[in-house]
Amino acid sequence: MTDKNVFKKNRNFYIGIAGTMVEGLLSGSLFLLLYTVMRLLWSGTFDLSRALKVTGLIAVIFFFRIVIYSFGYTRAQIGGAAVSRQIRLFLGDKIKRIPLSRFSKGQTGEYISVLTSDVNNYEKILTHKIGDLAKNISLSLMLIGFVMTLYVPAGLILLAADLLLIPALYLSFYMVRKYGNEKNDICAENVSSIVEYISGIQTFRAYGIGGTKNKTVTKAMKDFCDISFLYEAKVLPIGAVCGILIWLACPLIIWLAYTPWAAGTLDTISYLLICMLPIFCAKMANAIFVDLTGYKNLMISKGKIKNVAEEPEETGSRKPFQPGTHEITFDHVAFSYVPGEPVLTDVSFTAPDQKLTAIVGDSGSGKSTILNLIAKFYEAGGGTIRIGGESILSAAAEQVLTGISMVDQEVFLFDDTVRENIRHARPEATDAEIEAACRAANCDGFIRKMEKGYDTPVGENGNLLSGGERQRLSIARAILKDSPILLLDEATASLDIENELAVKQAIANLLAQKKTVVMIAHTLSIVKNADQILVVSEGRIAEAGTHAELLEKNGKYAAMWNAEQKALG
Ligand SMILES: Nc1ncnc2c1ncn2[C@@H]1O[C@H](COP(=O)(O)OP(=O)(O)OP(=O)(O)O)[C@@H](O)[C@H]1O
Repeated sequence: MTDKNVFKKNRNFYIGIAGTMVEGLLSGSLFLLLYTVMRLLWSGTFDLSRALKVTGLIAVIFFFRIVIYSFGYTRAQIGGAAVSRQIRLFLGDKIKRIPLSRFSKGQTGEYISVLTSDVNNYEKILTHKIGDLAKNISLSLMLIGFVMTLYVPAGLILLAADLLLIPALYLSFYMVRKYGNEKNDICAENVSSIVEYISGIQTFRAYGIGGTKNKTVTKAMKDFCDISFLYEAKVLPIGAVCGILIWLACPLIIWLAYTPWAAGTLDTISYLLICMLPIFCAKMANAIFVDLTGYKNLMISKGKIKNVAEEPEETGSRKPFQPGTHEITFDHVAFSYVPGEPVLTDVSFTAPDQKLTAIVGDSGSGKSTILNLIAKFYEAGGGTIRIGGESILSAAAEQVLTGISMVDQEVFLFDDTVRENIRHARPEATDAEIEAACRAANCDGFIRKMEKGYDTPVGENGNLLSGGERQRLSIARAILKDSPILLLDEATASLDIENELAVKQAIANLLAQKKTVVMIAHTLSIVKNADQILVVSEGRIAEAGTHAELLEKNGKYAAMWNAEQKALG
């Protein structure tokens, strides 16, 4: 499916709308029946047999109304739900192809709000608003036409009163565009701050900034209340004034039609209906105003869905990326997350095939960024990154990632069992393979001690596990995936001694496999035996060589090494 036909309606939807309109017209036909009965009563020709016929006719109309309403309503619901399902599936797929650089803090809230509330809003348009509008508009036109046949000037006034909806809607649409867009933006910010608040609730509480003390969340909520109030305050008066003007048509028509009635050119029954029907039409005009304003507001959601549907996608071919070797080369690579703030400048190095390349350097120097670029989470702003001599720019990130395993500092675990969490690395893996990977990653022991072993749930994002345990599960995933390139962020320094040893052993087992490894090391002792060490400083490669070569150079690496040895005593 393309972004062009994501909103394409289906047959069920149109049949549903047509059904609702027919049901509306049938309800209007009751007025015609009422008119006939009144005329018969007036002429004194209404008897039992006619009363029975009218009752039968009313019963038939009600029967058809119920059948057509149920049929139309069900069809409209099924059709609308199918369109929103198609939008949801499209967006779910689309999100996969949007470059990661778009997922900044503010943008994440925007995406969540589009995928949840905006799609719901659009579904409401399809399943409720359009049907109600079609029914009310067709019924109004029918009744105006009927009044017109009874007394043309009354019909014209009724039509003119309904036409007042045009300027009123013009104004209300203007307000909806002005404040509705702002309301939606603030709603997205609100979602972002709530997501951030809930993810960081532990930290917020620890620092005593939970609940109302959390200024960001409180402000976001207040802004949302303010804009909601402003929106209603601007739109409601337009509806009220328009409603009053339309209602004024009722006395005007009663007064205008009095003259022909008094002169005997308009019969009493017609006069009675001419007095009654405008009241009914005014009510419907109010409903049309409210529904069309709501419709316009909900259409903002459609615009936002369209914006996401049309967002530029990641570049690169979706054909399998299968380079001959897995040597990684950075050729004068430059990169910045924020335009004008370079994070990597002129970075060139080669991580040889099936060898261990370690990256060390100060915090914030750009080490993780190098791994992010190899995995194509972001695209380089300048220079070329190659794997086995082929530029990764020409391949889609998904394809590049098929040959890469990542063990990151932040381990993401699904709210599922231990076994299924590991199986994500290779869905077709057998239970025996999963368990072998866990043994190599040093986690088989603690898993078996858990209540249900491999079938124990890990909790939301693995919150039932310790940091070291989560890291070992992440290593087990990498072992199971068994891809030719391994990107590893070693972060054992924050673990307790027991976990540190277990993770170090797991990493050693992982490194024993013949892979091209690029590993960020936070402690130097772990990279002493690396085939190559890159020292990153302020986004550049300051030094490169083996441990012995770098010590001999007596530069930044030697200083870091000496400092670490001193600290270890
Ligand atoms: N998503 C992002 N958006 C904007 N700036 C970022 C982003 N990620 C990292 N940075 C910035 O880029 C710079 C390099 O970050 P990077 O994470 O690569 O450093 P690092 O050497 O891995 O640090 P550490 O050892 O502390 O993990 C830092 O100044 C960081 O603030």
